[in-house]
Formats: sequence, C-alpha cells, structure tokens
Amino acid sequence: MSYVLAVIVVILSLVYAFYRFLNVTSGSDFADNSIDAFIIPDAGDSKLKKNVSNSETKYKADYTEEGRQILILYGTEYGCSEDIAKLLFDKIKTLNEHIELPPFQPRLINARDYKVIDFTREQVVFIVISTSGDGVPPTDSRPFFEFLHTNDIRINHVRYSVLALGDSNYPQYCKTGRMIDNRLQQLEGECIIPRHDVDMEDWSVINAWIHSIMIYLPSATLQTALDYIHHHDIIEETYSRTKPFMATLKDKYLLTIMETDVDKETIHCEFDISDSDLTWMSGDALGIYPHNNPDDVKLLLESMKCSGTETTNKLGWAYQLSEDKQHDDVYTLYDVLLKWYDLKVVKYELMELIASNITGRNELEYVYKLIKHGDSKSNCVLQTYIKKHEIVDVLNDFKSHTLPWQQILSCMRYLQPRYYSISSSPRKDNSTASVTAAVLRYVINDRQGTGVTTTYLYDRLCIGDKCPVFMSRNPDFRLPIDHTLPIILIGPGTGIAPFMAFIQEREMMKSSGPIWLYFGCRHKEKDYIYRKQLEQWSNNNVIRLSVAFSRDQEKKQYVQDKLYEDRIDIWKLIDNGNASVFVCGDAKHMAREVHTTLTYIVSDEGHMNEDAAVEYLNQMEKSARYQKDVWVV
Ligand SMILES: Cc1cc2nc3c(=O)[nH]c(=O)nc-3n(C[C@H](O)[C@H](O)[C@H](O)COP(=O)(O)O)c2cc1C
Repeated sequence: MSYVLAVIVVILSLVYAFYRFLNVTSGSDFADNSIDAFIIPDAGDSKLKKNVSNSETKYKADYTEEGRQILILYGTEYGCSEDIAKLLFDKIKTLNEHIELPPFQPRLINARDYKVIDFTREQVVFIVISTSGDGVPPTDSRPFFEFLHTNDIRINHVRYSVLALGDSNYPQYCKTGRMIDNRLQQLEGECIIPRHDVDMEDWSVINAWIHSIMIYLPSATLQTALDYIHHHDIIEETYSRTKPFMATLKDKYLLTIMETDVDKETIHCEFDISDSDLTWMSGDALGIYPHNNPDDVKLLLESMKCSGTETTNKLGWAYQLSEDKQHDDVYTLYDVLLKWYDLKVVKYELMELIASNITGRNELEYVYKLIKHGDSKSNCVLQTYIKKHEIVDVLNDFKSHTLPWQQILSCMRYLQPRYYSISSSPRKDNSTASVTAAVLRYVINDRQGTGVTTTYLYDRLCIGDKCPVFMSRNPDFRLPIDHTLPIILIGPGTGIAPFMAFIQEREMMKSSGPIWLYFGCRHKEKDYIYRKQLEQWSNNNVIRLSVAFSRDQEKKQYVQDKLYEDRIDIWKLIDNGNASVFVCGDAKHMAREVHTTLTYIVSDEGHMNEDAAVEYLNQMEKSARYQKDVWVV
C-alpha cells in the first residue's frame, strides 16, 4: 500500500514539475518571472539596498544616452493599470541583461501627462488602461482620451498594443481600452499584438500579453534615439494616491445602536486636512490607507514560521509620505506586514510557490488539485478556494512549507487604499472631510475576520492620530450646475454618505431646488443614521424626507416601495421639473430593484413601453450611479 502511495506521490511530483516547465517556458508563470522584481532585500545587503532606493525613482528616469525607446502609457483609477505598466517596464529592462545592442529604454507615462508625448517621435507604444464609472476612462485620463479622439494625430509609423482592464459585470466591459484600440487603428497605427481584455485582474491574461511583448521585442526593428521626455516637465499633484497626506482624525463616533451581534455598526469619521492643499467637490471620495489588524499580523507571522523581529529595509513600492525622508530605514517584518501588505488576497503565485516547496504527500495532492488548471478565472476549484481563504489559512493548510518569508512576501499584494464617499460639503467646512462607513466583522474558517479599513478607523485609529489620505475625483457624480433644479436622492444605509454632502452644499447655497431624499435602514431606533440632522432638514423644508424601515413591521419595506408609493409625484418631478435622480448604496440588489421601480414608474406614468422607459432613464440618469459608490472594505 505504502509503495503504491509513494509511486503516486512521485508521479504527482513529476506531473507538477512538467507542468511548471511548460508554464515557465511559455512565460506564463508570473511567480517565477516576477520574484526578482519584488523580493525585499535583507537590511544588511547594501547592493540590494541601493536597488530598493533606486526603485523609488527608476520609473522617472531621464535618459541621457541613446536607446531603443518604448513608450508605456497607462491610465488608472485605482492603481492596477499602473502596477501592470511598471511590471512591463521592469520586464523590458531585464531584456537588456541579455543583449549587446543599444539598450531598450522603456519610458513610463501616466496618460494624465500625455502632453509631454510627441507621437511623431514614438515607434512602439504599449497602452494599459482601465474603464471606470459607467464605461468611461479613468478620471485623469479623460483629457488624453478626448485628445486622441478629436485630433487626427499622425501615428501611421507607430506600432502599438493595448491592454484593456475592466470587469465583465459592467455593461460597458473594457470600453475605454476597446475605444482606444479602435481609434489607433483608425489613425492607421500598426497593432502588433491584439488587444487583450482583462476581466477583474485576471493575471493569466495580463501575463499572456506581457509574454507576447517579450517575444516580440528582441526581434523588432527599432531605431535608437535620445529621449525627449523629461520628468521635470511633468507637474505632480502635491498629494495623490501614491503620495498621500497624513490627515489627523479629528472626531469619530458610532451612528447606530448595537444591541445584538447582527445589528449594524456604522461610524462617522472626520479628518482634518487643513494643512494640505487638498480640495474636493461634493460627490468625491476619500482614499484611505489603513493598517492591518495586529491580531491578523500575529497569526500570519505564526503561519510564516517567523517572529516578526526579522528586519528589512523598506519595500520596492509603498505609498510615499512627503515627510517620510527615511526610505532606507530598517523595518521589522511585523511592521511591514502591518502597514504595507494585503493579508487577505491570495495570489496564484503563492499557490505555485507553495507547490514548489512542500513535500507532504497529502498537501502536494491537494495543492496540485487546486492549481492543475492554472490561474485562469475559469479554474473554479482554485477560485472557490481563494475566495474562502486568506493567506494565513493557505499557509496553515500547507503546514509542511519551509518557505523563507522574503519569498512569501514576494507573492503577496500591496495593501490597497479603500475609498469612501465624502459625507460633508467643502462649502460648509473645507478643512474637514467626513466619511461614513459600515464596520465589517465576519467569521472565516472558524476565526473572527474583520474589514481592514473600517475596523482600523473604529477600533484602532484614535482621535488625534494621523492617517494617509488622498482625494479620488468622481466627475460624473455631481449636483446639477443649475441649483434651482430638483434632485431625487436614493441612498439607503451608508449610501446616504455623498447625499449628506449634496444636501449640506445646497443648504449653504440657500438653493431653491427641491431635494427629495429616500433613505432606508432596518430599524428606526437602531440604524437610522444621521436621524437628527435629517429630521431637522425635513422640518426646515430643506428636504422632503421619506424613510423605509425594513424590519420594524411584519411586511418589509424598502426604498423602492417608497418610490412606488410616490410614483405620480416622482414622474411629475422628473418629467415636468427636469429632476436628476441619484442612487447610491452598498447592495447590488438594491440598485437593481430601484432601477426596476424607476423603469416601471416611467413606463406606466409616462405611457411608454418598457424599452422606451429604459432608454428614457438612460438619458435622464446621466449623473446617477448604480453600484458605483460601493467602496468595499
Ligand atoms: C466604480 C467603478 C466603475 C467601473 N466601471 C467599469 C465599467 O464600466 N466597465 C468595465 O469594464 N470595468 C469597470 N470597472 C472595473 C475596473 O475597470 C477594474 O476594476 C480595473 O481593474 C481597475 O483598474 P485600475 O485600478 O487601473 O483603475 C469599474 C470599477 C469601479 C470600482
């Protein structure tokens, strides 16, 4: 029996080794190809230390020697396209290690800074761009998109390829990348690698695209030239996603009453941004970089077989603090995990790394079962596993691992900022930005899980503490310029956050435009957040207020029921009053229900068939956002 098992293990190991060989030779093994780029050096190694400091500036290098230039242009809302563009940059640089010809000179440019580009001087352009909002380009890439579509720029000598990032749950899937690709074709650019559409950061697609570029470049004919792009020509914002401002938490309090475990825990936080030049408009969001839960860090350290006192100098990338001048400081592993790494998201590379390291038969069989169909989104076994496991769970599932912590880190994601609609208007107080957040606590694999940012804000960040923040623009979510026009705001739960800012704004402007607010929660006495303020506004005729309590009576009531009750008046306000409708909330089904109800109202009251009603709403709801204001912890 044991002989048979031993044979099975050997066969599995061989199959896996062969599988890895196939992947490495086909270049789709992201882990193997990327580890070097991300490995965190040990503090004592000065050569590596130098590399780390360089990595802060390497993407902004001005080239003073001739090279074979390649433009990498990215447009991003949340940073993913930028990370991919940087990875491509690093990969192209590695080609120089194997060639004697003039080096490749990749240049990395944010589409926001497109004006520094002279397309007549470019030869090869790789574009990585996401789609945002309701199928629109990332906010600060919009001028570039506009420029490209309104100017007949001469690019018939340019070779290009586009990587389009998106999410197939949205109707306008990868629209920005698709439109840019079409436009470049129209302008007679030569597409050298067909566009790849990336559904929800599907790394198998991203790797395939990068791999095609790596195959293409060595044999490509490229003239050498001296670079004309100078980074000092690019004006940077003082504070941004990559360079956040350290805001002071001025105040925080619970908005709900907690009597049982299932009761909602919603908080209000105020950040002092007075020493920054940060500005915002009602409808914008605040990006917040959290710290992880120290208990989670300790559990992870155990599963990594580390004490946490291991040291390293800073990461290849972390958000930069303007007052933080000590980039070469030594950090403990505990600190690094607390502040810069995502402890939850399991990357495929980690699974591969584990598979290459463990020896236990059962564990080997298990991991092979998970990864044998690769890292594609269609590998349901792996996807289901990843959804239900955080990194600590994975390491505990494969306890026989002997992985050095540096390698584990190299397969982890950086901690991403979380975005919250700002619930205060700058017209009222432009030095204080408020956010409203539902604290997330859940059970995963028999232990307590917590939402990183919401518990950071409520449990760990104290009043007076500082925390890195930045502004995230939301230009499609704005009050009508004409303040006399009516607005209908539908915002149950924390969906009310941006509407608090809208109402404050109109109140400050003493605007005459009617405001109808539809708010919903479970119980009048427990989670009717901002009740006092809302009722005061209602009593003072600033708003017309309608509240649905879903669990205070036998028959559940939701905002859509309230909309339906008011259907005749709503139709009049929309049709005769030219009202704008805004929807915001954190539940997908709510947005769907509201949309269905609005369609019904328009078709019934406006005497249209359903298709016409949907079309009418599409036209009318230009500024409405469904499910877009969901800033998941
Ligand atoms: C608010 C919001 C709106 C989005 N709208 C779309 C969309 O209309 N079409 C689409 O394909 N993807 C959409 N996405 C998905 C993003 O394109 C995807 O998450 C992408 O990986 C983000 O890349 P970035 O971090 O470079 O911006 C949306 C994502 C968010 C958060």
